[in-house]
Formats: sequence, structure tokens, C-alpha cells
Amino acid sequence: MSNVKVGEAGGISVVDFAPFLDGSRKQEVADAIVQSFKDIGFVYLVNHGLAQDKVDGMFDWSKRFFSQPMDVKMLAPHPADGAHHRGYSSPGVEKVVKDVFDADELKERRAKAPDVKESFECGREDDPYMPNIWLPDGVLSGFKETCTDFYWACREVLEMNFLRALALGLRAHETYFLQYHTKADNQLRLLHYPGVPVEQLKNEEVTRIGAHTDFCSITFLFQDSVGGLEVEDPNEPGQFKCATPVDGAVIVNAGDFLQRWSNDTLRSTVHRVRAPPNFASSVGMTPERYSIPYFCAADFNTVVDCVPTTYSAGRPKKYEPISAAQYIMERLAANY
Ligand SMILES: O=C(O)CCC(=O)C(=O)O
Ligand SMILES: [Fe+2]
Repeated sequence: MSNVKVGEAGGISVVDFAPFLDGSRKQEVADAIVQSFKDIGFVYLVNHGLAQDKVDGMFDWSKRFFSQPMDVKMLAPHPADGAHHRGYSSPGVEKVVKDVFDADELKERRAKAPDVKESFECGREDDPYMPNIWLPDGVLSGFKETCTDFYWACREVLEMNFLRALALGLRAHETYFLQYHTKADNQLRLLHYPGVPVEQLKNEEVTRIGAHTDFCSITFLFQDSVGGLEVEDPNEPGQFKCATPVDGAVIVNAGDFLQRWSNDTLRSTVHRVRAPPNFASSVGMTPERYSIPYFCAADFNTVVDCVPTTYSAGRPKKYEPISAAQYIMERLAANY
């Protein structure tokens, strides 16, 4: 029988998700995913179930959105308050950092090397904490519908099935994580990295996205063919490997909340976006790049304790129970 692990990119396993979806080899696929999350915190999934034309369609709309003049995009402005993460952020507004909670230090770092990217964020329509911020009716008609449709497709096809696999791989009940992800407190993010001089990226005058970890439970990431995503080697801190684009694959990674939830069994690994590998040593401009992360969080107000199979007398719990809201709000507020 063929292997469920069908390849590797940047030291990260490429796993065929089809035998999970059709039920033929669920445990085997689940084990391969969890092994990769234990080793490096990332996994590529092929045959993940989300139709390629849906993904392509979302990228097309993302390009249409970002190619609008600034005054149009600013009709759906991200609020100044970083905790309300919706709408459009122009280049340089957000600086993704890790463990910087001091406002002055954040300001200093942002001034030194702005993240040269623009983004658009949305969530479920009925989110009581973070209402969506759309363009006014009649402006770029179809954009909202496409985002909403893609949001729910990621929820139903990717998140629901992946959470089942994760639980099985951790030898918990298959529905263990589902019971904490009932509300779809997720976030769809469209990202555009404009072309910048390679030189400026190399000497870190500007960054695309600085080294960081995600803070939710899991992230699904679609990237175009440009490249530049790098993942830290957990065995060699400070060394990054290229997570090169793999045709038809979605990259999945564990966030800080899942690492904590799994009592540090699964890793939330530092990653960043730099110049694409084939441009790293040349002069001129890097091509622009588009990516689409989909962040999944546990129900905001439900307190979670460590996954029962991840602690024992010999491996005690390292963390107190916490809700996603408490955890995420602290982290979000620090990024703005
Ligand atoms: O653009 C990418 O490939 C990575 C984006 C990312 O890491 C993030 O938005 O958290
Ligand atoms: Fe990230």
C-alpha cells in the first residue's frame, strides 16, 4: 500500500488527506499529521477536499481587491484598535512581532523595518465581538460573497475534518476538538506583499512578515507560486528553511493556543516571509506575492484545559485552563 506521506518540502511532510476523508486509512493519516506537528508544527496537505477552483477564485478576488485605488480600499478601514481585527490594513500599519508587549518598543521596531504588506480580514457575519468591515454596497460587488463563501468552505471542509484527524492522532476521541470549535470564531485573511527592492529585504530595511508564531489553534495557509515563506528549524533555533509552494497543497500549522492546549506536545513554530529563494541573491525587485491564511480559534469564551491524553503523572500539566478570548486578545492588542 502506498504511503500517506507523499513527500517533503523544507523538512515538512506532505501528507495525502484523501485516505482520511474517504475513511479508508484515517488513523494512519492522523498519525502522520500529528507526527509532523510534534516534529515541526507544520504539515502540507494534498487532496485536502477544498476544490481548486474555489481557491483560485479567492486568489482572483484578492488580486482584484488589492488592485483597487487606496481610497477605495480605505472605504473598509481596519479600526485603529488592534483588537478589532477586521477590514483593510494598508502597508506598514501592522507589525507582526513576537513577545513585544511594550508600546514604545513596538513603535520603534515598526519604524525601523515596516512590514510591507497589505491585508484584509473578515470573520463570520454574526460575530458579536468583531463585526465585519466590508466595502459599501455596490463597490466591488461579489467580493463580500466570495469571501463569505470561502470562509465557510474552509470551515466545513478543512477545519472540521482536520480537527478530527488531530484528535485521533493524539489518541483522543475523534470529536474532542470539535466540541470546542462550535462557533467558527475564525478569521479569513487576504494578504498582498507588493514588489520591493531585493536589496531592502536583504538588509532588513523592510520586512514582508517578521518572524512570529500564530496564536490561534490552527492555521490553514494558501500561498501562490512565488515563495518566501520560511519556517524555523526547531532543532536549530535561528535557522530557517524554505516552505516552498507545493502544487494543490494547503499548509497547516499549529498556533500557540494549540501548543499550550496540547501541553507542549504539538509545536507552534516561528515562521516569516522573506525574499523568494530564487531572488535572495540578486538585485532588482522581488515579484509581488499573495497568500491567504485562515486562522481557526476555539470558541472564544469556552475555557479549555490540557487535552486529556497529553498529560500524566510522569508528564504533569504545565498550564492553567484558559479561554481563547483571554489569550488571543492579549496577543492581538500587542500587534498594533
Ligand atoms: O504569507 C504567508 O505565507 C504567511 C502569513 C502568516 O504567517 C500570517 O499571516 O500569520
Ligand atoms: Fe503566521
